[in-house]
Amino acid sequence: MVSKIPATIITGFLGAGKTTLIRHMLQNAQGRRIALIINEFGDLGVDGDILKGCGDETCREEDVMELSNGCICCTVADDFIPTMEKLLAREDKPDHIVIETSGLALPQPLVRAFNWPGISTKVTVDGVVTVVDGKAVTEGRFAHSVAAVDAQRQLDENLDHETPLSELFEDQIACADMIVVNKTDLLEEAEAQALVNTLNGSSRAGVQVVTTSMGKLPVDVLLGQGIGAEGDLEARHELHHHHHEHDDDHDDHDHDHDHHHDHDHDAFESFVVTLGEITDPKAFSDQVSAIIGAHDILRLKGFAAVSGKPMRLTLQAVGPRVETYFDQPFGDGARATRLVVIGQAGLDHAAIEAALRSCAALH
Ligand SMILES: Nc1nc2c(ncn2[C@@H]2O[C@H](COP(=O)(O)OP(=O)(O)OP(=O)(O)O)[C@@H](O)[C@H]2O)c(=O)[nH]1
Repeated sequence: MVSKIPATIITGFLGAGKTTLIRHMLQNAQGRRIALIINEFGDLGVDGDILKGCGDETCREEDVMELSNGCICCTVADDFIPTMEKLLAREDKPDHIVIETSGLALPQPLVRAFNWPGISTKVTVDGVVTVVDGKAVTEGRFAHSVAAVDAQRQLDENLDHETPLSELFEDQIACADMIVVNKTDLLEEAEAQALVNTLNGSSRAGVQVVTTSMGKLPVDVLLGQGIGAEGDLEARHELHHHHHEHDDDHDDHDHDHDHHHDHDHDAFESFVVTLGEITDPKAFSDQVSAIIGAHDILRLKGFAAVSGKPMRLTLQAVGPRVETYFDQPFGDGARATRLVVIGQAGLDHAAIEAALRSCAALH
């Protein structure tokens, strides 16, 4: 019997720290050959670029496959399955496959894909790891807390749906085999503990909740869970279903289709802004932070060209928190600043682009 290749699914909301965690994993892979499948929301392959750029022998460029035709959970058949088949057809098979979903993906449809003929005989879901931005959740920035939403719903019978953000969060938690509370460096110990308790209370029995910062978890903790999540799909919906007990619209549908159908990517949007060189990274990123606040941008990331610097500046913003670092020299392409802006639908493209443009012109 040929043993199945284990695949770990890394999910979690925009900017939670999935790429950071994967990067740490690759740098500490202890000889394991890991193939990556990366799916990103927005038309700029920042995560793939960061991971390919890590220069480690364990992450060779051909081991990083990017799915760019939309969110993985909605393009499973067209995009994910063919990519997986290609990967499985290789002579030189990986020891482990790691899949990073987009921050807006529901993990359930992806787990289900592992039951497809041709896939199910060769790969198994080793575990679903859900990365949580401890700071953002504690601040209630994107998700009202699950408890608060429930309380609200009990007060108001008409409130039959959650925000797209909190719904995603719940689904990602419901599907997890392990929950990683990340960014504890930005939390008080008591805050981290409170969040762990909440998550323990709202996840399935037996799900491990661990805390970390910069995704620095031992590889043996993350990989080799041996769960076989594709055989256990029903359990991964229960939690969400409970939360919808009062919601008549949801009751009669098949769970799986229900979720798939409900998942409305139109609730979010993204666009790319291309700018010239900037001169002052600090002033630029301070200004970007103000623009993010003014326009309710959820996530902004990309690469900036800085006058006189051969290296490209990686710019990463999650909510108002902007991080920059010089990463690697620009490739053959033109030196330009390219940023992807992600938010809930209704972003004012024109105003945001104008603001970023004048900010780049100034700094
Ligand atoms: N302070 C702090 N920052 C972190 C931590 N983990 C990640 N970050 C930062 O958070 C930002 C987003 O991290 P990523 O790893 O790109 O997050 P992601 O989940 O891959 O993001 P998307 O793919 O856009 O959904 C980056 O600026 C990281 O450096 C952490 O533990 N503490």
